[in-house]
Amino acid sequence: MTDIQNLKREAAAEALKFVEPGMVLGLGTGSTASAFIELLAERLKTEDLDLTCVATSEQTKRFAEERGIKIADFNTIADVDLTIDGADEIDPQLNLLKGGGGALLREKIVAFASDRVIIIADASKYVEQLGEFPLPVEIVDFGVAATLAMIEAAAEDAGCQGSIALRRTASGDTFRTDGGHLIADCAFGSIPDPETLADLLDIVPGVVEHGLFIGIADDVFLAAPDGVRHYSAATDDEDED
Ligand SMILES: O=C(CO)[C@H](O)[C@H](O)COP(=O)(O)O
Repeated sequence: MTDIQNLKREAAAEALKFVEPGMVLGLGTGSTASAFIELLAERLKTEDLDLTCVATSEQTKRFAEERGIKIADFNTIADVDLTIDGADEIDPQLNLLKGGGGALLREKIVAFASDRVIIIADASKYVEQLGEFPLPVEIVDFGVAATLAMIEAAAEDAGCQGSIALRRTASGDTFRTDGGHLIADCAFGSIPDPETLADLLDIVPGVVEHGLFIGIADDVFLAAPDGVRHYSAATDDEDED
């Protein structure tokens, strides 16, 4: 296992401590969320936790089911006790930039339905200002040129500039989310006011969802070579685990 994979696993192990019997548990998407799912699957071999698990993507559903974790139909579940997910960037206010894997819409629905959201990552994801990672914005096909122009205008109003490109797969095809939508990756370099940008993107008609998760994370576990740091939105404190 590489160093970075080890760090992801250490952050995931901290989050695993919060999983309690009988919970409805949201499973995030990405390599760090996958590290958590692997640890959860190991724990479930020796403990009957009677969990109801929901997945934030088809990829996560497959990954979990391959490891023996049953995934419930989220269309029949209104409340989630706890969701564990990764992030592409995390700022000091615990605002997140997510959607590198293209799962931002389902991730945000599950996160909003959750009583508690724990974000796990290696420490390289912690940034002073969001935006170096291109911001994913999920959009519909209809009027795509107009929607891209409106996103650009909204971004300018929020003090952001940069190139916006529709995401493609490695083989050059148009990338499609689980919901069948497109992703516009917005390479702004920096997002000086994430809240304002989020508010402006929320009202662009062709935008389904964007990857700014403002005020959603309750806890963040960041794994560094010298230990796992815990940030809590409740106390705004950092402690070393
Ligand atoms: O938002 C996400 C997927 O849409 C992921 O949480 C994010 O991309 C982080 O992934 P990784 O843990 O592989 O770095």
